[in-house]
Amino acid sequence: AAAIGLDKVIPSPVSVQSKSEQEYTLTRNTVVYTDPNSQDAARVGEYLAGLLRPATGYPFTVRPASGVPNSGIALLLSGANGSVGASGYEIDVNGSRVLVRAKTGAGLFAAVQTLRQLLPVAIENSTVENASWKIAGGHILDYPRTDYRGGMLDVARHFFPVSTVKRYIDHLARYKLNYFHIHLADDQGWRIQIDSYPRLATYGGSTQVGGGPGGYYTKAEYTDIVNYAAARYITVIPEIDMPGHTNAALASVPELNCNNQAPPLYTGTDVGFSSFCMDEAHRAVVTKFIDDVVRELAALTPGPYIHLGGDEAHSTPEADYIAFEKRVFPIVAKYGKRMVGWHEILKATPDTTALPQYWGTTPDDANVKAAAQRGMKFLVSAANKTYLDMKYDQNTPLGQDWAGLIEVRDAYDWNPTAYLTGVSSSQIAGFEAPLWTETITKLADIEYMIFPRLPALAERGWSPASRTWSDFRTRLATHSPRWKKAKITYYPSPQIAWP
Ligand SMILES: CC1=[NH+][C@H]2[C@@H](O1)O[C@H](CO)[C@@H](O)[C@@H]2O
Repeated sequence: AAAIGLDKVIPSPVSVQSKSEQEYTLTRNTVVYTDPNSQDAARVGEYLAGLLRPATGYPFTVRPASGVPNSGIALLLSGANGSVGASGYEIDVNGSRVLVRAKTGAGLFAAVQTLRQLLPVAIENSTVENASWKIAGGHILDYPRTDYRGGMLDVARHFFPVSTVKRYIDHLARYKLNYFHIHLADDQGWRIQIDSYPRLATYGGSTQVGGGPGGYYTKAEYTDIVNYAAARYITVIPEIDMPGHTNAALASVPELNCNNQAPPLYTGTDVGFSSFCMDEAHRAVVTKFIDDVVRELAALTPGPYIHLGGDEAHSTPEADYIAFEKRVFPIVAKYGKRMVGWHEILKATPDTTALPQYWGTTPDDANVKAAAQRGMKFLVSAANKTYLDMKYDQNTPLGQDWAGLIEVRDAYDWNPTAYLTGVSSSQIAGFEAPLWTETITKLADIEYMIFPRLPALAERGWSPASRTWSDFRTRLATHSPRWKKAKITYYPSPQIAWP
């Protein structure tokens, strides 16, 4: 099989020079050399070897480089062009070696995702396949345009086992996303063990939309997810939605309710009917609850962010909501974290350490503009561009359509850093693509909704804004054989001329 052209990579690299007279062929003698002064590089080397061994059957010994190797694949943390920054890389391929240079492990890891795409489709096989393992000659210089490129999985409406969460994380890594927001609590389920209130998980996690058995992650399982993501240079952001979307907590902890009566567990899909009690008599109990939950979650979360929701608090009077958020902001700071919240939190004018996540469907929002004047940064999750639970078209069997239909081109043909009115591009941290799971129950459903729109969004967050739909759609077409080989379910959009 011919080597895949350097120009088929998604996200599209910043600059590519092909040297068609050169190409590198993997053999059973190919060694993976890693920067001798870096444990990070050694771990990325092992990860790379792990990707290449199954389909080739080759050993891919990983060992520290001495100097700049003139054979094999070298992952080096010296000599990279300054423009690669904290997350970029260079790849140089000639007939005798593949040189990868970066400044960080994250940069080396990003290069490995590119290398994967430069190899024939057969590399995605989980068993040995006879192929000529060629990588086209040339040079790639690449680095991301935005720092935050995220995916969210709602594990509250429907619970997913750790194995499914790990596969979702693999899909984020494949397209160079670097944040994983896990929506752990909502009306239908509480999905994380909290020692201070054991019933949150054991009872609050005992069902889901439709009445199925639900489930929850023990602290050990959550830590396993965090470590799995970290090994792929992905930062986990846990979300406990509040003060709305809290029925699972209210059902598990009676004293969070104004009448101290626990409502029944909820297995429907309505929103906006629940709220922590806001009255004076319950203030201490509710505040202590939040403090306990944030303390335990922060202790399990190495990343800088904790997400405390804030959306659709339709059963919380506005003045109470604002006072509530003002009490919550310092709790997150107390445990050394920064708060992410749905953009309604702007009503409570958080300080600029907070990261509001915009989920509106129009670019013009008064609270956003006012916050931008105060120097806030924003995370863009415009629902009519990034909500991967939206149907592709009216015939899509899964998903919803309240924010509109999102075909691949709708997810691609916009610019996340230029979307919000009155917000300069330097104030946009990046984008995040939420997958809400009211209608999503298994891995194949997740994959059907995120492929091919996640690669489209990934390119909008990583590549130069000048990349075009017509170029992207031809590159995207070359990726479906990879997804098939990797047994990834995807939507064969009629907008793409699939092979
Ligand atoms: C931030 C936000 N709150 C709502 C809204 O997004 O729509 C989602 C479905 O698309 C729904 O699941 C979620 O609870």
